[in-house]
Amino acid sequence: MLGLMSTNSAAVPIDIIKTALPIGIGLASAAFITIKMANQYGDNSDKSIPTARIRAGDTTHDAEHNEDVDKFLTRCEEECGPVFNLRILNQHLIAVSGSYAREVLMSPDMSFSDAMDDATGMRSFIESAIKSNKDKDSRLSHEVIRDAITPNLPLFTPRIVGLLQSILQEKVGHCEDKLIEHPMEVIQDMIASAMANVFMGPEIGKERKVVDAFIECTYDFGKVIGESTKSFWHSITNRARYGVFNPLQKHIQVLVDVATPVVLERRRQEAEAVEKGIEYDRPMDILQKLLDNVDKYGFIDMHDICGHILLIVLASVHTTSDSATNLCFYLAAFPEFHEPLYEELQEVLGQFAKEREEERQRKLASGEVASMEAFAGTELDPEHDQDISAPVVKKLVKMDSFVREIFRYRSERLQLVHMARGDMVLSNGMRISKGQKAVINMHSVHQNNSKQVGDEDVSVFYPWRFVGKAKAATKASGDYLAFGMGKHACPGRFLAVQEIKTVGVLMVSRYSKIRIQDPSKQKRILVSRIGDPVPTGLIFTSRTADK
Ligand code: HEM
Repeated sequence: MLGLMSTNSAAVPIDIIKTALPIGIGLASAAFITIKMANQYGDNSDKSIPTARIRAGDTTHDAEHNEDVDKFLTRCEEECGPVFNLRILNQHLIAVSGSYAREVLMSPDMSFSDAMDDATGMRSFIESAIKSNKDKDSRLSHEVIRDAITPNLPLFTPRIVGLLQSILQEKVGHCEDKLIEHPMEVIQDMIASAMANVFMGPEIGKERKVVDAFIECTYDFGKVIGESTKSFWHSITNRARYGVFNPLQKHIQVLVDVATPVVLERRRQEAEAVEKGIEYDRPMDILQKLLDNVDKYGFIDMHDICGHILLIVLASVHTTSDSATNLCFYLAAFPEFHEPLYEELQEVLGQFAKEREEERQRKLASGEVASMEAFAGTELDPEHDQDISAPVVKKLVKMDSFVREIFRYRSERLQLVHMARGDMVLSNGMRISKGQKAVINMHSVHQNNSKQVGDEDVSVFYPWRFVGKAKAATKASGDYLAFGMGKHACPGRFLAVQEIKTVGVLMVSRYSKIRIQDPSKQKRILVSRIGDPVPTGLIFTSRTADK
């Protein structure tokens, strides 16, 4: 297998392995990660941190939290201030609010991955899926996404849009009042196909079994982690058994089997190009990026490379599919915003078409291009005037604001549990001691009028809240924590938001109406969390009869 990869320099192992995969789980409904029976603070806990009052008749905060989480957290903050102890989900957690949330997310002493591992034993699961770079704080996934995906998004966009479009056409198509009972399945197919193309390249990504592996690996992972979260011993038993049985292995094998002949062919073409003294037209995908850096990253073989790719898949496919599906439900829940989003798209496409025509005329006038026909097949081919390109998606400020507002509005109120690797002292002097866990009080940021821009109350879903406010849906900052913050802020957010917005564009451009199958579920839809699918379908009606 080593023969598949170039070996032109000494291996320089780069640290890797972080929490790529558990991210989806990390954001899952809190109940999903009902962790240990008890997580004792011992004597080292900071006595100046107040414990939120437990309601008369209750023994923990769970019931009050589950009844009305916003009301519960408002009360806790009013009575205790921004930092307080909670007994919730069989855990002892320190809730950190407002600017203290930022301090925790930015601190090198606080680790999301350690908290996940403590709760689920998932690190051995990750480590048994790969052969190299088994360092718990490695940045390999982060680095690969940052260097190979984000800067190339404009190049990936036509491929992504093409796939999203064709699968939507195949699964929903042109229709009138067509019921899609499980919209998540359609969107998941769209997103997994796009990710498979970007990560593995078009030849490998088009294979159904590869797309299926991209979809199923998260479920298999969730099953293992989820099923074993009921007992005190689960993280210990997980640690022991993942080394022997790792459900990810079968998916990795699929990738290896499909990728191997393609990689051999790529190597052959590369060698041929070198022989002929011409430049090899390097495929643009993550697999190629990893193959080109085998020695730098110290990969062992194809299995190892595919294992690393699958770790990125675990962080990306389900999270993005869930958010894009929710966008469709929000379009259905707020039909009054459907047309303004469509009109914005028309306007931006019109502007681009006009600019392209002006550019063509300039080139014709200067004699640089001889005739209109000569633009065929070039960058300025009029055929592509209506394409949804990366610059077009970037210009859709209303769609961007709509996406950010969905993240703000529906974010899980307590999430991103971080565990202290060493004592961490907050700027108010309160100490989170080594081994203790802090949970981010998202409510204090996303549901706080003083932290959000605009005049509309935070309890209102107002999709244009961020228009003209320099608050992009990708901008991780103290007032928007959907993608975390600081060193570990999600590196895949640019790809994720690009895909989510594109799904939005396709929905408003192809369908004039999307309705909720069971309108009584509307309220439930708006607060549905990842890992907690909306229990109703969507009904689609196409814009025109002839599309
Ligand atoms: C809507 C979709 C997504 C959401 C909501 C999301 C959310 C998050 C959050 C909150 C974190 C930070 C966890 C922490 O504080 O340590 C994170 C980290 C991460 N995400 Fe995402 N993510 C999404 C999509 C993606 C995609 C598409 C990719 C890959 C292409 C990705 C790859 C990662 C990786 C590798 C990390 C770990 C980064 C590190 O620790 O340095 N995510 N994500």
